[in-house]
Amino acid sequence: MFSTAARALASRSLPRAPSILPPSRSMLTVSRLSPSVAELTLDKAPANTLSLEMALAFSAAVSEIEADPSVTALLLRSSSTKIFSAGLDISEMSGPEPARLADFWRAIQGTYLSLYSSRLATVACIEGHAPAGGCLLSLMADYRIMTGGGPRIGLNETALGIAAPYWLKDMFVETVGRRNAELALLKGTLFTGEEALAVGLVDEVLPLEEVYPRAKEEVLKLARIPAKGRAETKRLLRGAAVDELLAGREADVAWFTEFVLEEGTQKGIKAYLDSLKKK
Ligand SMILES: CCCCCCCCCCCC/C=C/CC(=O)SCCNC(=O)CCNC(=O)[C@H](O)C(C)(C)COP(=O)(O)OP(=O)(O)OC[C@H]1O[C@@H](n2cnc3c(N)ncnc32)[C@H](O)[C@@H]1OP(=O)(O)O
Repeated sequence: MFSTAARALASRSLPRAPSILPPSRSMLTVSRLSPSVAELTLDKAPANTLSLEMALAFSAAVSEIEADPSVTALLLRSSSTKIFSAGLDISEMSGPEPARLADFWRAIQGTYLSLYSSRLATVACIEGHAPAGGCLLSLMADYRIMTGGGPRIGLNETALGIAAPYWLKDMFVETVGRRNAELALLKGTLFTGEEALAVGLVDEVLPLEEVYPRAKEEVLKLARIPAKGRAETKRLLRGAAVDELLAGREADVAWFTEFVLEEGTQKGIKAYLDSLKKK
């Protein structure tokens, strides 16, 4: 996180309702690749979706890793080579209890605040599909390495009849540039690794068996860059976006909950969830 003040502000706004379960660590594993490099593995079968508990566990894990001053870099990966993450858990938005829905969105904001503003050098190892929130999770890292050929990555929200909020959309625009973003977001394009590389959405594309070894090599290399200069450079690049969300966090929660609770949105969500289950 960028500053003590920003960290305090972020944690003050995290869900504190008694109904919220403590973050479960069984959906994630944290290990060490070297004394200064941590590895965070998403391990929530079948699709590593971001439920409320998963999102809370994720930001808690990132914050804990960050709190260890000996750690300078983080590799993010999935325990599945088929799915990096299928994005937000759509069942959280189907017939939701309003207070839990608001806490869910605060927790999703928390994933962004913890990883996008992390002082650590971060690499996403994307071996499988990364649609929607899965793509956004990878965009919060500093460097992305993806499998070529099969898996898809991108923001398909428009194709689902929804829109990504400004703070997530902005990361995409920052990464691929205005025109590429307009073309992709308006159609809801899901890219192959090769297509994603061509627009700058990922940094390298490799055959599956080479993705993880290369991601490890890269994160170990990034860990050797002087930590202070890198963290400050990252703050200069990303601080304004993070501060904007921190300042408008509850207004964003209100936008999200209002949109999701609308009758028409609920119909769309239910139909989409059913179509996923019937596949
Ligand atoms: C209109 C609906 C949208 C609702 C959102 C409204 C809110 C609006 C506010 C703005 C929010 C903006 C941000 C949104 C970001 C998001 O992340 S929204 C989520 C979008 N995600 C997707 O569209 C991905 C859907 N999944 C897939 O396309 C495929 O699962 C896959 C390509 C990733 C993998 O395919 P495959 O290997 O064939 O696995 P499946 O059999 O499809 O899936 C296994 C299993 O997981 C369940 N599942 C998959 N994704 C989700 C998910 N996102 N949420 C909940 N559950 C999911 C799937 O149903 C299967 O379950 P069963 O085994 O059948 O029980």
